[in-house]
Amino acid sequence: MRSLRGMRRVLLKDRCSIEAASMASASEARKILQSQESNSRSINHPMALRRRPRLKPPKPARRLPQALIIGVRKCGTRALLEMLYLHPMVQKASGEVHFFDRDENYALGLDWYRSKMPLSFKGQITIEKSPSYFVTPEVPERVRAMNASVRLLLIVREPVTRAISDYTQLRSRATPSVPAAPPASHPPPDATKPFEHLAIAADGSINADSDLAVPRVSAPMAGGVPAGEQLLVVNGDLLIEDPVPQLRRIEKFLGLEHKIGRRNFYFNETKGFYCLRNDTTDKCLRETKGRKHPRVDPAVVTKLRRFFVQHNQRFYELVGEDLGWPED
Ligand SMILES: Nc1ncnc2c1ncn2[C@@H]1O[C@H](COP(=O)(O)OS(=O)(=O)O)[C@@H](OP(=O)(O)O)[C@H]1O
Repeated sequence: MRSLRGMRRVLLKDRCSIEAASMASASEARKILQSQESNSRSINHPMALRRRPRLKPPKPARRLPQALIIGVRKCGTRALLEMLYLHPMVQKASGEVHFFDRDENYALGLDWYRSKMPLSFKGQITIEKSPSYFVTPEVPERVRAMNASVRLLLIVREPVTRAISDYTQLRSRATPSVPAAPPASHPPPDATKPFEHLAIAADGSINADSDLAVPRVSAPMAGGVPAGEQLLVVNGDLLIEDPVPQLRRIEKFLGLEHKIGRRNFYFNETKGFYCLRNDTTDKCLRETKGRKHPRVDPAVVTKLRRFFVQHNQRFYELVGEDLGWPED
């Protein structure tokens, strides 16, 4: 009989190796399956942990997503996707595909979109995240045309913290000598200036033109997608604080068995965030996730929070849930 290492070598060559994988030990099988995904991304295998050598192995295929994380930018979209991927019945698209929001991608059609999806087994849920889906007016209609009952996950965060997070990202990319190249229609704020100067105009009013001060109106909301069966609002602040209860809600919403638990997380003091682990993964998110925010004048924070009150109220009404964001 072949040794495990020998078998692994054979399996790595053989793309149709699930049957053989089920003969290896559980953790070995998971590693083997991981090494198979064509763009070297891992693939969850719902049966990898069972030994059923006599069953005909299921065939993985690329499938259109059954769930989308549609935004909001800087609210924890990546963390949410990676956390859901801890579930054995979830597969994730590796990058942001930008199918529904970019005309040039949308023009390539659903076969192109499918080709960007990971391999999945029947019964697994494929999830893609592109935060700009939330702010692009064409998106709701396009998503509906693909699948009118696709599940939508919308992760949100207290708006002033979200704005500071967005600013921190812009600032990390901007330098005084090389300003970021502005796109023709909507130049980004000049993040070499302090946050306070971008959010508050010279006359003391809120700079409502700034993306930082006012996240643009939610396209899916404006399109009338009601929260409930098809749309779940995820509280990004709570996901940072204590991911498991939030994930439990999401598992239920997606019709998944409850599998993600406390054993899948440990708090990393240096990073200041939870890191993730399961049989095949042990990782923290990259350093671009969880950046240190600059200090912002508390008076400006208060002013912005007051400004957001009525917008938050309207949002709570739309989604049927009070997120309890501070009012000053
Ligand atoms: N576990 C864990 N580890 C690291 N970071 C975490 C985690 N959970 C949530 N977050 C928060 O995710 C914020 C980045 O949000 P996004 O991934 O949506 O950003 S992006 O729009 O895709 O650029 C990022 O924002 P910043 O803190 O401002 O960097 C984090 O606060």
